[in-house]
Amino acid sequence: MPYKAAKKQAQHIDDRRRHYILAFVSYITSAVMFIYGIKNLGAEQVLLPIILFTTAALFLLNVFVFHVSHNLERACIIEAMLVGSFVLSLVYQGGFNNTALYWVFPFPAILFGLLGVRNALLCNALLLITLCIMLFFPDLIQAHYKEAESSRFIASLVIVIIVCWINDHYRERSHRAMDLLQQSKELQANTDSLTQLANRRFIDSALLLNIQQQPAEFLPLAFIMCDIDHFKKLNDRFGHDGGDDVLKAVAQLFRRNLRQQDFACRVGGEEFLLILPHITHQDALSVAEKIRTQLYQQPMVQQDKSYKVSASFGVAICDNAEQFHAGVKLADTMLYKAKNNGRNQVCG
Ligand SMILES: Nc1nc2c(ncn2[C@@H]2O[C@H](COP(=O)(O)OP(=O)(O)OP(=O)(O)O)[C@@H](O)[C@H]2O)c(=O)[nH]1
Repeated sequence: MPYKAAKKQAQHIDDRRRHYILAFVSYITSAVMFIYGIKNLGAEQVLLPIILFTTAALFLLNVFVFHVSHNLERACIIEAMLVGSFVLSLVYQGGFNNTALYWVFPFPAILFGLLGVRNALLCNALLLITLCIMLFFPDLIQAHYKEAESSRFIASLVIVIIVCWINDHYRERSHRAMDLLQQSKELQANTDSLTQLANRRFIDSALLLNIQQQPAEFLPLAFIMCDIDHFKKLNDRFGHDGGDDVLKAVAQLFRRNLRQQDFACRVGGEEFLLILPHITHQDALSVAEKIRTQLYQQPMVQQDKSYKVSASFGVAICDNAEQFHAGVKLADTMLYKAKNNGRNQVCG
């Protein structure tokens, strides 16, 4: 699978994970809150059912807005703020039979699930500081917690936050490592190992797809098909390794003469295809002529012997993505014309 498609799929799976956490926290928690709210109706604690019903209604409203707008990022931030305010108001009030502190423990994991490592760590730190202030300055809150209970609660909450942080930090790192691996595999699959130029697979998959998706970025483009002349004789004279050196030198010559937006690909043994976006036919012919002259004038040295290498070139222009293959074929036809006319020349 091409890298971009794999990355998109991985992002889609990660969004699904956050979507499920959002739905779980909204639906299940609001159902639990409604049940506890009804149970506490009429009890002397007036504040508790108000907190429970209000938070449950806001959870449901948030998830409803998400289903309409599909804005996952915004829904997760609002959800985290709702969970945070709920937890703090519950700790302030004390909850049913003073059990509010138990409801704080799922909070760090929910935050990491909704916000990602950095933001979740920041929010958890803020929560911890606020809870410390509330618990160690009991005059500020309505509920009464035992001192030993408060200190053990803070200690165990710190442990939960650290474990969640380690877990999510390494999960994100392993995802990044897999992403890099996929990227380098894609690069390898699209690169010719001898010359380090792009290969035919790159043209057929990545480049053509990009041209079809964003034609204005590329068109009109020129194809320059290039084939080294009498390469078989070079191989026979200097051996396969000598021939390889010539291929590498030619690749280097392309790199020196092409612009950053141009593509040089090795499409066969001693055959290359140069793809030049946003260029006129006349300019493409000039580029081919410049490379041809430089190659012929640059002496190659092999086994202390200096010799000349020449190549033939065929040029064609492509105005729309549908003409891509026809354009490559025309450049190939022009190349054979150059070969038939005596080699070491440009036709187009
Ligand atoms: N050294 C080397 N040679 C290769 C490689 N791939 C293909 N070849 C050789 O390239 C030669 C191509 O020969 P031909 O197709 O007859 O072309 P040519 O000798 O260049 O003749 P014209 O193209 O007509 O000028 C063959 O001998 C192949 O073995 C490679 O990676 N390295």
